[in-house]
Amino acid sequence: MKGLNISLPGLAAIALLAIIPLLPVPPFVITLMDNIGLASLVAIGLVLLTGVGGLTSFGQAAFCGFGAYTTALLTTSYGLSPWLSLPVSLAVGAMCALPLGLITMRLSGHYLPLGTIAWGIALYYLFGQLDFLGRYDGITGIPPLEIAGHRFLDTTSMYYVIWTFVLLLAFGARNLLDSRVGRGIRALRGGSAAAEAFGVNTGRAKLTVFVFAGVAAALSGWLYAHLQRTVNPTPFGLNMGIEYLLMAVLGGAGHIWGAIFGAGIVLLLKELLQRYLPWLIGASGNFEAVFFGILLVAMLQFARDGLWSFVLRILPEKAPKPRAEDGTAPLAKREMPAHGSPLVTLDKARKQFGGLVAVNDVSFEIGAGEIIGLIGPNGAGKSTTFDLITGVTTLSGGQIRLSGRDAGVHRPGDVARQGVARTFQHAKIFPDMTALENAALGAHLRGNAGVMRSFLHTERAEEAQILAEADRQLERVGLAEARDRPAGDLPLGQLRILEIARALALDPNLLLLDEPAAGLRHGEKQQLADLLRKLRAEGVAILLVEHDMSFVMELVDRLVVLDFGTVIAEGDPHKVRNDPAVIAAYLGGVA
Ligand SMILES: Nc1ncnc2c1ncn2[C@@H]1O[C@H](COP(=O)(O)OP(=O)(O)OP(=O)(O)O)[C@@H](O)[C@H]1O
Repeated sequence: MKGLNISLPGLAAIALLAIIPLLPVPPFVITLMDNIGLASLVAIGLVLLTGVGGLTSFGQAAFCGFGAYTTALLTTSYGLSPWLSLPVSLAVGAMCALPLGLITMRLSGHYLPLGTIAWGIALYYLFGQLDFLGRYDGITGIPPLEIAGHRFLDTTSMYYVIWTFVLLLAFGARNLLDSRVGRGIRALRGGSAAAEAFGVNTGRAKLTVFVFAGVAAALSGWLYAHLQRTVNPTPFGLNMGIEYLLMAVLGGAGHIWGAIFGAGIVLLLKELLQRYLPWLIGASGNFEAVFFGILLVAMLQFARDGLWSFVLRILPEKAPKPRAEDGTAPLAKREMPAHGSPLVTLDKARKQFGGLVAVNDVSFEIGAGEIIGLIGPNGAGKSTTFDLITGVTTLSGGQIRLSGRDAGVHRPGDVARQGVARTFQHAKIFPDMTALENAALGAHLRGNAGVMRSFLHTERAEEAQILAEADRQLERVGLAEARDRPAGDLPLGQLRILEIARALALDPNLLLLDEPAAGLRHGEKQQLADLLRKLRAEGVAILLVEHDMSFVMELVDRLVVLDFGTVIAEGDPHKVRNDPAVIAAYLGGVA
């Protein structure tokens, strides 16, 4: 199944799913499998939201409620066909996720999951209080699904419907994560700075996963309503929300297939515990909830990557992404500005942190095709200057012009769009992504495929171009052999080089490099110097912060020296190097 990119074990699992109802299994197995399918839909949404996006939600059961009540109401009160109520149920899930996501995402740390608990509880009581939803009695008489006269009345026929949706959602979610949009989502967990520096709108990425998870849960609710043919608030409360989260965590919060695995294990365990715990303990009650609580704590303590990570060890390794076919058209390149034309102008740029002036009325210009060294002792304000130029920090005074225009209050994405790419003093690479995927993130702004195209994988041509560009840049910096390794496995020196490959994938006209040679061996430094010279020859400007003075001196056209946030010297590197003020403030220590 090369076209669909399904592995052999994947095919075997799908085949097994297809024949389960044909096997001589007791009916409760099919009912259990239906419930696992329904829960898998919610858990897949949670994998994107919590496992990948890092946004913990206890409130997903409420979105199942939106999907279930919408179809219950439309099909019983207005006689709408269930198939017509499906898009409405999903739209209601999305429309409710949007404002809830907007509000909840603003919360950070522990407040975010607490926020989801709050609306999880509130919505449960809302469902039970509204007359038109039948209060706590709910809505009965929901019609079954029907296709060409066949009514899906029993658990076995619903089995096929439910699992078809599970597989469609799982493959769609996998496509999404493997795309330009998905790389932006996967970057959310590593902090937003690096992703935003390449134009990822992290706020939108968070909202996307929020809505995706809401829609996935609404789909589960829609199916639930037509399986049970009755709805009431009970399955949409906080208890279920916690259980869904447990499924995602237990399965392996970062893996789509782990979500299905987790849903299976939790529901199977629940079945067994409900059956045997009262018998073992000698009393009846919700003891499985206690067990699940202990299990969740144990998982978080001892197996944070979930059980799927153990399954992955016995499965064959994921095939590396294929290289671009010959003839893949390269991504469009930006027009390089004329040599020497101003790219960035700092005019009395100032940054204060309370009483501390980190950047003190600094003025200098970076012209196209020149390499400028920005040097100074620790704490001189070099990184803050980078942050001012790239819009990470706002100016306290003065002005920064990008390509001659006042940038005003600019954001990192705006700067990236102008062709300014950066690396970070402490390499900000995404360890779970391969080197190739990290580099591809740099080309984020050179594609435009959105969520739907990515979900359906109809952005193949654009994605191939982006990956080909990432491959080209990895080769250019000498990291081609690390292409398919998770970046977390690479040594620090290679991470710095990978950051440069990512920056080059933006097709920059200005590169801001923050200590790129730190951690490199002599030969690697020489290769890096050669690369930077080649880039200059192509018209790329470079602003270089570096403490290795021999590396700086052999490269730069101009030096700007900062001390306590103030420019103490600027100009020809050899003259500046011999400036007594510079020697006293800095070079006395490092030269
Ligand atoms: N967010 C912040 N809040 C308060 N003070 C800050 C902040 N960021 C930087 N500073 C202070 O501003 C000054 C300049 O810091 P900056 O990191 O820009 O220096 P640097 O020249 O890059 O130093 P290094 O070479 O050690 O990275 C330092 O005194 C630092 O402590």
